[in-house]
Amino acid sequence: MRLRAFSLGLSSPLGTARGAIDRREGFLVAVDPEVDGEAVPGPGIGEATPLPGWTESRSACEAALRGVRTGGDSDGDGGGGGGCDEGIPGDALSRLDPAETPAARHGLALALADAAARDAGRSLSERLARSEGLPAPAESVPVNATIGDGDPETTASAAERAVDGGFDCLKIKVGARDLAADVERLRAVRRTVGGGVALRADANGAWDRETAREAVAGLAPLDLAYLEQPLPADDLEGAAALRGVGSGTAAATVGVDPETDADPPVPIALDESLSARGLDAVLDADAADAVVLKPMALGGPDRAVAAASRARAAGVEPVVTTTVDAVVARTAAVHVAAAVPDVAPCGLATGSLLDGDLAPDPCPVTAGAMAVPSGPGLAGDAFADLP
Ligand SMILES: O=C(O)CCC(=O)c1ccccc1C(=O)O
Ligand SMILES: [Mg+2]
Repeated sequence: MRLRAFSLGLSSPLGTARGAIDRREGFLVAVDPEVDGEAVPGPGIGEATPLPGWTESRSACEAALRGVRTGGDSDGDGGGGGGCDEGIPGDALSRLDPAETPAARHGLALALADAAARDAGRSLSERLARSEGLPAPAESVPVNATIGDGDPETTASAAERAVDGGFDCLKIKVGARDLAADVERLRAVRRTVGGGVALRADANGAWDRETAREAVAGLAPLDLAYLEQPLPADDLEGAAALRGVGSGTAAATVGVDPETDADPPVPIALDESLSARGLDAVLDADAADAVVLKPMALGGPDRAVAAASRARAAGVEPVVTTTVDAVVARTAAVHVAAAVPDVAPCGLATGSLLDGDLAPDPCPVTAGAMAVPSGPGLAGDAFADLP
């Protein structure tokens, strides 16, 4: 297994309620596994791009990956000179705990799955769908545009640009300024794009319960597709209580006449709650209408597809997103989304946020959808020169 560190800047910082994301640092993982004693046409490529809040730290990620390579001794010298090593133990993947070091597990799981898919002559999405007992994967997946914090004019013009570029679903970061300002921003967006565009808002856990209720009251008239992570990650009970709250119900708590202002409830999506409490707790608490599945935060593409199936079975809509990853993990997330039958628009169009990348993007975005590479593996030879 080989590791290569990378660091990529965003062309402009993505403003969120938890601060701006301006750089993404991680590791490419390359494996040359043998299948039945024969080297497969490889290598398999993976990516581990940690993001604290969703995953382990960069240093914990690196230590975990190096620990696998040296057989569990993460304090070792990194094994093999020049970052090269003969191989990895057969149980390597099971040594990476998806809850403790999800990004490290994602990196290795993806590299192994890419190699295995190549060996079978299949695309990654075909392999993922088969192993989950799902039908043949889609050839393209619908995606949302991702719009950071900004003043109302900046937000509305970013929304207009996205719609001009073919997106019909926009996800807008909120919670970085006071609620009245956010409501004004989303009103400006709705005015600008009209009624035919789906709007999502992502508060990244910014609000307390009272503010979240006011937010639902203020946002319900704007017909949001969903409000993502309005409350802190741990607060599943609060999220469950917020579901089904229409502006009429919420208005009663904020002094508006519920009779004259009764819009349908704003659906609630949870993201950080999955990292904090796990998918099962989220489903058991009836806390979400939709769940945001980040393969990097769930510990790998395999685990993300399995999570999507569990969510669906519980009547909760899965949405697949990146953690603003480099091209390898982004492409893997596109394959994950393709394996989910009739997936809702996903947060995968994040390549344009970066000011450079590790390789050309094999998944062009056209008319609000991303093409799924036909394989073999992640994208044929697209990443052959990377490791
Ligand atoms: O969902 C999207 O549109 C893009 C992904 C995204 O918003 C994101 C990217 C990095 C870290 C956190 C988040 C998030 O969904 O909160
Ligand atoms: Mg989110």
